[in-house]
Amino acid sequence: MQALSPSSSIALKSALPTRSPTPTNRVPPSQLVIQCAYRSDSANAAANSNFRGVGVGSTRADWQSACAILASKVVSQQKNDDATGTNIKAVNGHKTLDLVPIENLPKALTIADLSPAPMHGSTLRVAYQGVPGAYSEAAAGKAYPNCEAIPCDQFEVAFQSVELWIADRAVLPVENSLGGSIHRNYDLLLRHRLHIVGEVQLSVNHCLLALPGALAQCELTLTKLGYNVTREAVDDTAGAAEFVAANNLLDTAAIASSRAADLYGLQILSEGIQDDSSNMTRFVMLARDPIVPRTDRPFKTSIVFAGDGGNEDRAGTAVLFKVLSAFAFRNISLTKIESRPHRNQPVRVVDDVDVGTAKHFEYLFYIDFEASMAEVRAQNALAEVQEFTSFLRVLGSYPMDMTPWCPVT
Ligand SMILES: O=C(O)C(=O)C[C@]1(C(=O)O)C=C[C@@H](O)C=C1
Repeated sequence: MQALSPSSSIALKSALPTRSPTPTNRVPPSQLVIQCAYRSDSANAAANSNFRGVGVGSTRADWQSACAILASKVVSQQKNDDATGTNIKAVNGHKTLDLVPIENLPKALTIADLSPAPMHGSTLRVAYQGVPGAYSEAAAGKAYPNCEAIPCDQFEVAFQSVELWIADRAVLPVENSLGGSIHRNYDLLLRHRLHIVGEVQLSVNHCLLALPGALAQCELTLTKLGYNVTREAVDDTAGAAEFVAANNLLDTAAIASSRAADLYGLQILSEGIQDDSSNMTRFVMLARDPIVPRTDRPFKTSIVFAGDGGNEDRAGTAVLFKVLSAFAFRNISLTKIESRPHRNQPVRVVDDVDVGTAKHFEYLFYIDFEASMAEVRAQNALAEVQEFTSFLRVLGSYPMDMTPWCPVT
């Protein structure tokens, strides 16, 4: 995550918490450090009450070591599993998940294949980045109301936990109405082989949180907050709140959810502090297997493609124009287009007889369009897109989030 991206938390001392903030980084007494964790809204709070989070109440140190365990176990468990074909164990040191290997036998599709049940029991385990109280945890609860939410210290770990059967799904923020795309997750979608099986949109209502009593000590500074705070970006909002509480930082506030205030014993100094009351984050749900696309409800499909730097017909803006027209001619609406630098093929050298050579950046393009892969028009559009591109991957075809929009009041 990057500073000021929707995935960052802010420290207002003007500084918000960093991923591993150091208590020694205290600000001068004249400044207020606000370790910020964001938001609270009743809809999300309600969603949260329906599912079980993991690790609430543990200290940040415990949580960090638990996440470290998760990250390292991912590797060792993979080795064990390769050797025995059974039993991946333990997330956060105190949960065990017995996994049953998938049989490689063909089977008839049933309605259940549209949303496969977990193989290990009835509770769906959903990985998210952050700690309890994070918006991603709320998104997991909205997407899967009775799930068990599993905190992960990095997005990468959330991906791996699904790949290694520690979790059944991952829920990842991909874009925010104010901050734009969360590029890290677009890159990870490409590097991993998980499938998008759904999307969920969440109102994000940030709160300014501090320890009880901090308000009385910082009133003047708070009044001038807009000009007098140091901002510090962190990896997740709830982690910032937890850090303020765990380190008893009276000169620090956090931007986070109201749920984070409850979980970590902080006071809400101010609610709804996001720049726009309709602040909204879109999350995608990932699974090991794709769902079967349907036509009886609105579907969205996400793809990523690259032009071909070595081929004039498949390069540069021409390819983008042709791809867009493949959708436009079929009346397929695009809801999103994003370009990312092409890591494997970063530049294209172009010869110009008069000017010499020039280097152009090469890009990967991510597109979301409003159609199901079960529709012939979508299949035809992609067949055409394939002709113009050197690389094309369908990231997922999944039901659109059609829940009515309830802006925070
Ligand atoms: O920090 C959190 O609470 C998160 O869930 C992460 C995240 C993000 O990365 O975009 C999710 C939603 C909000 O927009 C802010 C932060």
